[in-house]
Amino acid sequence: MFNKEKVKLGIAPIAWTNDDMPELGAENTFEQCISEMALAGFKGTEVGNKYPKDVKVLKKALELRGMEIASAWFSAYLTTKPYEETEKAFITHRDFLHEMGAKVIVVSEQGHSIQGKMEVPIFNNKPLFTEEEWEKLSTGLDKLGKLAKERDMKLVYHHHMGTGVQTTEEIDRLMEITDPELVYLLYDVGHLVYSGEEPIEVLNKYIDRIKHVHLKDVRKNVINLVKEKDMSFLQSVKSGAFTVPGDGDIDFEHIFKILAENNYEGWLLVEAEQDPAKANPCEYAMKARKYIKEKANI
Ligand SMILES: O=C1C[C@@H](O)[C@H](O)[C@@H](O)C1=O
Ligand SMILES: [Co+2]
Repeated sequence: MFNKEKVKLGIAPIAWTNDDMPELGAENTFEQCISEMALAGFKGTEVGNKYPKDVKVLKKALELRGMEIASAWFSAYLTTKPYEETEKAFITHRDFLHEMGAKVIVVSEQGHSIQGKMEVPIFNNKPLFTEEEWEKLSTGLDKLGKLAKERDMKLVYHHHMGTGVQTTEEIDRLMEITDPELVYLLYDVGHLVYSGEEPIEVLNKYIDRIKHVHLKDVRKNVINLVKEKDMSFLQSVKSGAFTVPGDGDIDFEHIFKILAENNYEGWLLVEAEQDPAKANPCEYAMKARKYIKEKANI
C-alpha cells in the first residue's frame, strides 16, 4: 500500500497539447486542460507550452482547482554545447520551478537526440555517446544536480527513446558515473517497454534512486508497426504508440506493488501522449484515474 501522505498523483498536459508537436491539441486551452485534470481527480501537473509564464497567474489558476506543479521537462545539451549555456538555462528553469513549489527537475540530454525528428526512424538510429561525451554528461549532470540541491530540489534524469540514454545498459552507465546524491532517476516505464528493456529489472535495480515516475502505457501492436514501417518517434505517437495506464499492454499492478513495498515517495504522474482528436484527453484522464484507484488504491 502506498503511503497516501507521501505519494501524489498528477497528470501531464501532453495529452491535451503536445509540446513536441504543437499542432496536436492546438485548439485546447490551458484552462480546459487543468480543469479537466482536476475533474478527473488529479492533484498536480507538469508544465506545458500553454501554461502562463507568470508565477502568480499560474499559481492562482492551479490553486483554484486544487492543483500544483510537480515538475517540468528541461532539455540539456551537455554533450554538444558549452556547459555554461545549459547551466544558464537550467538556473532559470530551476528558479521558476522552485517558486512554483516543485521539488524535482526533469532533465533529459538532447545532444544528438532524434526524438523530435519527424522523418528519422526511431529504431536503429539513436545516438551513441563517445567516451568524451559520457564524461561531459556526467560532470555536467553532477554540477546541475548540485545547483538543484542548493534549492533543496532533486535532478531526476529522464531516459528517453531516441536519445543517448535509452537502453538499460546506458541507464546503468549513467547511474554508475554520476553522483547518487546529486543525480536521481525518473522512471518512465513506457519508454523502457518501447525500447525493449525489462522494466521490472530497472525498477528493482534503481528503486532507491527513483524520485519521479511517469506512468505511460504502450500499445505493443503499434510499436511492432513502428518497426515494420520504419516510423519516427513522433509518427509513432500520432499512430497511438502510447496510452494511459490500464489501456495498453504494461502490467502496472506489479509496478505499483514494487514501488509501494519500497515506500516510494513523490509523484506518480500519468503521461500519455496521443492525438487528442482521436483520444479525448478528459475521457482518458478519467480512465487512468479509475484504473489507478483500482490497482494502486490511491
Ligand atoms: O517526459 C516526456 C516529455 C515529452 O516531451 C516526451 O517526448 C515524452 O515521451 C516523455 O516521456
Ligand atoms: Co516521460
